Amino acid sequence: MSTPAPITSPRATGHPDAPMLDAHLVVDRGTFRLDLELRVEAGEVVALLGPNGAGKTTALRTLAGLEPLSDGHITLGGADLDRPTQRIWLPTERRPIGVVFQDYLLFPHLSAVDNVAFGPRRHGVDRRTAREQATSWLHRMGLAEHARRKPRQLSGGQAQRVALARALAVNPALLLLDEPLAALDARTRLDTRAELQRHLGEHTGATLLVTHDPLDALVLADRLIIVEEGRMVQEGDAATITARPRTDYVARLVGLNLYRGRADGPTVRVGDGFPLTVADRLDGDVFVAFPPSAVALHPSRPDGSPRNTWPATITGIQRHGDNLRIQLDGPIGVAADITPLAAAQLHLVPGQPVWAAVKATETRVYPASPG
Ligand SMILES: Nc1ncnc2c1ncn2[C@@H]1O[C@H](COP(=O)(O)OP(=O)(O)OP(=O)(O)O)[C@@H](O)[C@H]1O
Repeated sequence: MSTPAPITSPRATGHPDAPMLDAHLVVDRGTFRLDLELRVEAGEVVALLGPNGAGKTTALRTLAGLEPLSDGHITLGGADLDRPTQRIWLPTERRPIGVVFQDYLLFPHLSAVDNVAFGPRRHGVDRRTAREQATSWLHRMGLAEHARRKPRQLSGGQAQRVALARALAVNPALLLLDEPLAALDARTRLDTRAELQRHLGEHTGATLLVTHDPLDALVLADRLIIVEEGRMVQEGDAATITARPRTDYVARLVGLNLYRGRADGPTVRVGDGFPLTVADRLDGDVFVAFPPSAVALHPSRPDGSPRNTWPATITGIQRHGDNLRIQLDGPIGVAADITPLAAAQLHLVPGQPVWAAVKATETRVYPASPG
């Protein structure tokens, strides 16, 4: 395979309007196929979100050069790192990429400063300059006094910062973060997330973050890409995705009941034709969404108000913040949030029949075709 010259100035060969990262990641494993187009601008932070097995880690591994593409390309700053049709493949150590893995992967026998210096050293910087750069990065991370400690003498949050310093010390054109906060306890996670946000704000290269945690994605990323079964199913900023989820996974992520159906003015037929009365009038294929807090439960059929009511059976009860989240089966599956007091008054238990009600004004309707 031919290997292009190492990239020292990632933007040098690129078209001025091209994004920093322009990739079409195709990996064929027989039972699983990743087929994902990614464009990330310089200075932009994009989060890849998706259920287990969606292909997020595979995407990251191809970008890092730990796994080759079957097809497509990875172009960073205008230079190809991987393009199987032209037999172009740049090995990991020659890619201008910084990686932070979930479990940090710090070298246990090296001090913090030597761990960080490893990044620049790997990219050909001499020992002395690499150490100077590493010391300066540890200082920026607030870890100057821990420079000589070994990883086992660092807390989880400190080790995470060392790993981040090591990735950033090479001034990477692309920074890859794989669940960077997942191994931290809740308190450390909060602080480290805020700190990571600050460092990402200063990073001039592109950043791709893989996470299961919607909060990490919302706080850290400018844009979210939702991946399911190897493909992008939705993309946009947090507000757009939260307002208009397009799959069950995204709806659960943002905590909404979501149905696809056919609208005919104020009525949308969902599932097997169950009619939901909605406030927005649309025609054709639509999504209807409403939050679990909009679902009221009654021991018998509520009368009077012109709203959606249907008989349902309780299938599950879980704690959800200060409330209880009730899962219900019926003509449509639905989640309802109610207070523990209301649950006690209704004597709610799994298997019990109840009536569910949702006001038309609590629903949101939007076209099923993207746009
Ligand atoms: N080395 C491998 N060999 C064969 N199949 C693999 C390998 N690694 C992962 N897979 C499969 O490829 C698919 C994508 O896995 P991947 O780890 O990329 O998903 P993910 O979105 O990162 O999941 P998770 O959130 O659970 O980490 C899955 O079906 C997985 O079982």
